Amino acid sequence: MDERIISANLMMEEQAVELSLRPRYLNEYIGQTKAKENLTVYIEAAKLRKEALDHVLLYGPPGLGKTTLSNIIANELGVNLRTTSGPAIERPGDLAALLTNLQEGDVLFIDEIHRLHRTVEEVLYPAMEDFALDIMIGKGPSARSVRLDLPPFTLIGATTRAGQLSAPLRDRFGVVSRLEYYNVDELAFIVARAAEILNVDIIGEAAHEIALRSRGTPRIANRLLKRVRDFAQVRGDGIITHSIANAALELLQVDPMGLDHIDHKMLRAMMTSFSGRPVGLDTIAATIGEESQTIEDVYEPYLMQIGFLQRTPRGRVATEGAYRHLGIPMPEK
Ligand SMILES: Nc1ncnc2c1ncn2[C@@H]1O[C@H](COP(=O)(O)OP(=O)(O)OP(=O)(O)O)[C@@H](O)[C@H]1O
Ligand SMILES: [Mg+2]
Repeated sequence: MDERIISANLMMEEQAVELSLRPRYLNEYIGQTKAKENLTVYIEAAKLRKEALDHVLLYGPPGLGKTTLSNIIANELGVNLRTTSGPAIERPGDLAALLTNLQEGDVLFIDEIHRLHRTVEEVLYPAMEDFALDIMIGKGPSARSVRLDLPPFTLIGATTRAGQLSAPLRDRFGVVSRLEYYNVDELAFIVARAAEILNVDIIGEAAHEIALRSRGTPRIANRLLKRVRDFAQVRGDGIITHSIANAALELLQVDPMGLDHIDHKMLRAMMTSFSGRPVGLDTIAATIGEESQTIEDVYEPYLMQIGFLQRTPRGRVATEGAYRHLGIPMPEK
């Protein structure tokens, strides 16, 4: 499995730690002020009316806290959470089984909801809209459709690619929240909080340094913290000082902007192999030997966020800031 430090994939051994670092209530959930404010109101209102919360769609790049927020919503509502994912639901019957097992007010969390099979998705429409399940009984000319009532429930869908959701599905979510990259102060807070849970001492400047290099992403901040902690224990006296953090991050090949060797490879290829001309995603992917999807989901959004990459109708181009960061002269126009 992928061991790159900025990879947003989870490694098995890390899952237990990740769980302990996961905030459980809204007041522990740092940042995302807009999403949090809205949700607080909707959750409160649903509780007052003793109704199920409206269906919620959470979207944004990996590791920003979609799964965490879904768990929090269920906790705040005081209901059960059932978790599944788009590709895991193979047949309409699988989804029907999940839905009929829900209790009133429960949350059904479907991760990677953009990967639902079309036939499964169709079962979801009446379920979301009318809390009903249409099932076919019998075959051939005598077949008929029977409607089953479901308890009112809340569907929370999460996706890194809202654009891939079909319009009928997207329209059935009453609450749509886009999660944003975190700022450095928020990330430094997340690092400090995680250090406390992991029982390691960290100096303020060191937390800030890790935050700077975390690409606006809490999962990366937590992962960097754990690697830096190892370094502090082996090379130092266990305390994460600023110089320990800097040395460890250098060793991890995470540069001061949080870019790793893949980002560098990608930008360099665009600047030198293609001399700054617009390049298509697949061409970049093939040139540096990465998957297009990884580039599109993980690398590109952050490079665009910090203004290092632009998407033009003719392809991707590196910006002046990116040339400056890499110390490569910009080609003449
Ligand atoms: N707002 C937050 N405050 C504190 N920690 C957070 C916050 N959001 C996320 N985290 C931390 O980051 C980790 C990753 O978050 P999470 O798994 O929810 O991301 P995700 O958006 O579901 O990612 P993916 O798209 O890969 O499924 C969490 O385990 C948690 O420790
Ligand atoms: Mg998730």
